Amino acid sequence: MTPVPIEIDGLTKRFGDVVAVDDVSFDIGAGEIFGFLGPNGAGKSTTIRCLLDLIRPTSGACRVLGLDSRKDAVEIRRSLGFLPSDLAMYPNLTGRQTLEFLAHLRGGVDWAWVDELSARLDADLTRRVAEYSSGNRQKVGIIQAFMNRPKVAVLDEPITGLDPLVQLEFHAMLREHVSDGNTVFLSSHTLSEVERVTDRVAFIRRGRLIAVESMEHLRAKAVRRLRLEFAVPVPAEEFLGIAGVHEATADGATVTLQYEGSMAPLLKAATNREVLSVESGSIDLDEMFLEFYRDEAADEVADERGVEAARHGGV
Ligand SMILES: Nc1ncnc2c1ncn2[C@@H]1O[C@H](COP(=O)(O)OP(=O)(O)OP(=O)(O)O)[C@@H](O)[C@H]1O
Repeated sequence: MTPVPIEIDGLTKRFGDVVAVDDVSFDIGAGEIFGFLGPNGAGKSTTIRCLLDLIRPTSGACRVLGLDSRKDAVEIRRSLGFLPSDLAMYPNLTGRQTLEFLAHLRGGVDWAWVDELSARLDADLTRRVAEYSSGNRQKVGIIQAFMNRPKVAVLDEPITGLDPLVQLEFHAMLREHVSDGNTVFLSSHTLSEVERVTDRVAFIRRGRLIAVESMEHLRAKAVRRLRLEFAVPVPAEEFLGIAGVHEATADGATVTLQYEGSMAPLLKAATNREVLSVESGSIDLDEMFLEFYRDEAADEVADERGVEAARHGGV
């Protein structure tokens, strides 16, 4: 049986009185881009540091490709690519020299592949690191994470400093990478990135796992907006009984609706009348994200649900 690429098993990490990570468990499968989402200080970097054996857990275990993070750290490194949130680089080396240095530590890499990565990210490897913009620094960080074609890539806030076009290219690269059966574990506090690129996402807050959900499931659950313009005024109440409709308001001949799930019953009802235009709002995951983090009272309920789901490998 192929080993599970990443397993976090009852991980707890305390720094004195601070419980940075509190009994967190989840698995990430082969071919997945998995997002790890949470606000500042939630425990994302601490989890990643334990996974990479940069710090020792207080209790629990992490495994990469079936190998124990603590006991088999050296072997794990061969199959792993890592982009830390604060990659240390020698200021006097150029980008290329930095990559050569890191390639040497890894026992050599395929330079044609490194050149391809660098061209795709439009990275300037000729200048000294000291002269780099934060974006170019990040590009070198990404290239070094992928230079050994890792089976498992762990990326801490990868799009920081990248402009939107480079972000698009980078996300395309991630998709290609997992299409070969590799795995990407990506931590972020930006919902839009996680929404764009990940297959599943774990939500963490104050060290505790709130939920692990597939993006498909989140999208299906997300509330969407629909604006219908009719030839004549239509009462909003006509739409309130339809499956999935939460809210309906009318302004003259325009009806605005909030709904979840399939749009079909709603459209069927609407087309009984003369519809002049239909405008569908983007999926409102932002609201969902805020709800995960806003409501202190929901904490305990969500914990029970989320941790249970995580233990069973998500939804
Ligand atoms: N070395 C340390 N000593 C003491 N406390 C720490 C240490 N590292 C992290 N913490 C604390 O642990 C908690 C989790 O921090 P962590 O860096 O894992 O969060 P994060 O989710 O990665 O946040 P960010 O998005 O800001 O990077 C925070 O309260 C942080 O202050």
